[in-house]
Amino acid sequence: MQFTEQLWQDIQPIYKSILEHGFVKKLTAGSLPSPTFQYYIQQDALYLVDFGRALSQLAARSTQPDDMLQFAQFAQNAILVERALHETYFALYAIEPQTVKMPACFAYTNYLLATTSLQSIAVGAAAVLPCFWIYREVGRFIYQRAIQANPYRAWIDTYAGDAFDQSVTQMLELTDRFAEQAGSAEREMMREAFRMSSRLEWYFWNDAYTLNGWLV
Ligand SMILES: Cc1ncc(C[n+]2csc(CCO)c2C)c(N)n1
Repeated sequence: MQFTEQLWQDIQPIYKSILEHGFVKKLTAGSLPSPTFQYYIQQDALYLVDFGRALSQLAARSTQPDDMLQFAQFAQNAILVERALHETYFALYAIEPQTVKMPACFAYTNYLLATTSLQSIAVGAAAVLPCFWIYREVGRFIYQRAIQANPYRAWIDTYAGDAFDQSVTQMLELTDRFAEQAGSAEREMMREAFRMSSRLEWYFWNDAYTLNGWLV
């Protein structure tokens, strides 16, 4: 079994909870209240900058030039592709940029930055993988069920598209190669990082769905 297949098996309960989450259900039905989507987009704009930073960190720390190029391209894409998507929605709903990270965004971005900075590149790669992989799977799940006139069509099409599919495949190949070169202790840390980021993906949607803020 490929290492990444094991990663996917590990997160089955988390992935199931994501597919069954009210945010995903309502996004699919096109009935997500606009304040909920606004909260999500505002937090995601903050998330993506740090996500690009985490990928740039992996690029800087790569020992192989090919890996460096790959991570740098992912970082560039995270900013460019996502910025286009965000601009669509910021304009469409007259959304004001937010500067304060809410709890899930705060936890997730700081986790990614700490992991890609302080752990091995293999563990850092496992930490950024759920962002790619879960979005592809959730994107496909929603795409198969969403009606054409869904107001979140641009979002859905981006994540169900071929261009995105390719980067997920590349990221999976990279992770499997790192895992082959890693010892068993490092592979365990990769599994843990993959699981933690997957959990934080759920929290990210849940914060938007509940419009969660800082309690104190
Ligand atoms: C919380 C959160 N997690 C994952 C993504 C998806 N995503 C962001 S950048 C990128 C890679 C290159 O485009 C992907 C897949 C998101 N938008 N927000």
